[in-house]
Amino acid sequence: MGHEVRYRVRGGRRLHGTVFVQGAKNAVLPMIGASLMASRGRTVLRNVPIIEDVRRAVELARAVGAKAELHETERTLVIDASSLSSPVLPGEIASRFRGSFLFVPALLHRLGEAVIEGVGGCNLGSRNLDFHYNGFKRMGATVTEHVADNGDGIIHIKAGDLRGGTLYCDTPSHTGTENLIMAAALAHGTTLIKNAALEPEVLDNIAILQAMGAKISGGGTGFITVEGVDELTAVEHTVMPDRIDAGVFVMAAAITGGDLNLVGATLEHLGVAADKLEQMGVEFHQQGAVLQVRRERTLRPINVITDEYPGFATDLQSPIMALSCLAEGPSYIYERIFDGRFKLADELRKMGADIEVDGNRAKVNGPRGLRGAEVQAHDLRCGSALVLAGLAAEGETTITSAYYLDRGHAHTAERLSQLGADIVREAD
Ligand SMILES: CC(=O)N[C@H]1[C@@H](OP(=O)(O)OP(=O)(O)OC[C@H]2O[C@@H](n3ccc(=O)[nH]c3=O)[C@H](O)[C@@H]2O)O[C@H](CO)[C@@H](O)[C@@H]1O
Ligand SMILES: C=C(OP(=O)(O)O)C(=O)O
Repeated sequence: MGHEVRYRVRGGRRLHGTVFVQGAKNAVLPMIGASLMASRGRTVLRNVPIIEDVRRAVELARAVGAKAELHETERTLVIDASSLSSPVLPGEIASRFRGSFLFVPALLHRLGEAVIEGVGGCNLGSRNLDFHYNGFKRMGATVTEHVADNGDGIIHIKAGDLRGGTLYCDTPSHTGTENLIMAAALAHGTTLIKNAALEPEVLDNIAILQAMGAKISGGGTGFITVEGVDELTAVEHTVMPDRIDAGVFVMAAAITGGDLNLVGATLEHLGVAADKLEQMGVEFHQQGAVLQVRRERTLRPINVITDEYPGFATDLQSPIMALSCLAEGPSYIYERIFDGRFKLADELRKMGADIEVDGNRAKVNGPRGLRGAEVQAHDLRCGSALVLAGLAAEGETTITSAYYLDRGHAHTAERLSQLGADIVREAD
């Protein structure tokens, strides 16, 4: 991981002011994969979040031979993929983020094969990739696995000419849908993807692929049809705002009893999470591209069931667990997407929370006054939830292993400090 990152938060300050929502991590990563499919020209991505996953994606793009320049101040990424040279996704980079697997379709089309030395992402229990592999196989690819000298499993996918077919996801997988769309975009013939994901980031990826020349219809319906084309061209595209980043700032206002203007946030993108937060006592007012949010009333307890979009996003489940610690009564959380996303409960207990966990269900017995403690970010959203808890806690909270937080949120300490929080980031 390179270096240890910690955040120190001293709680008790009410947040107030204006904050810019970053570009979406889960939109930009597949877009970087898509940009590698353009055999000519330079792709320009704007509103790129300056997060660790993007830095890793840039390293990975360079490792397969693309020229990639991340202009951090301008939040702009320029990629020239005219000459890809290696089908290998090296383990030391690829195993540090989930989005690495979104490079596979480009490698299959441009180089005829992809060698995957590792796939990363947060450890949230089982995170299978069978929908991706089965889809690639149905299109004519062969998938083999062998064990390297160091004991690591290496996946080798070979594709002669991929051809369209009828594909499906058993459940509407986010990256699964994106990978199958990208594989179909340059395949021979027509592909139907059944049970496709409906997430806004999937639709933003369809938009960039269409601008590149792909023929895709049915986005947002669950049935996506892709007619293969011979070539995709490089384009310029602005990445959509990050709805999870927006949701965390909504909860930062809620947990501190504050009021914020979120520039770039769209209430609709929050799906059911917006309704749940309203039920808890958060007030929203959408004014064009600015979402005003405040919480003055006592926090009410809540029932949450995570689901694919537009259901309650699993990536907001940890943050709302932190928020429900302060609610006046018991809250119930049922995590349906991932089977290992409750390590946060142990950390919140160190801060005084009362949380009962039974499998994928949790009961949060509020209200409990939180107190500062040393806690560990076990994954990205565990990290953002602990920052929220720290904002509300008495005394100082130290969050260790916070590289995870930096994977997905840009300039966390700076943005929260501007709103009045007492938070610093330390790295050694
Ligand atoms: C980079 C990125 O976009 N990450 C997001 C993406 O992850 P990711 O795309 O990995 O999540 P999926 O939607 O694929 O996974 C959801 C569920 O489906 C299962 N599954 C998935 C694929 C597969 O081939 N087989 C299978 O069984 C997984 O084990 C998991 O239980 O969507 C998740 C769910 O919204 C978010 O939490 C992640 O932030
Ligand atoms: C699970 C997440 O990301 P990833 O799929 O990149 O691990 C997340 O964003 O919370």
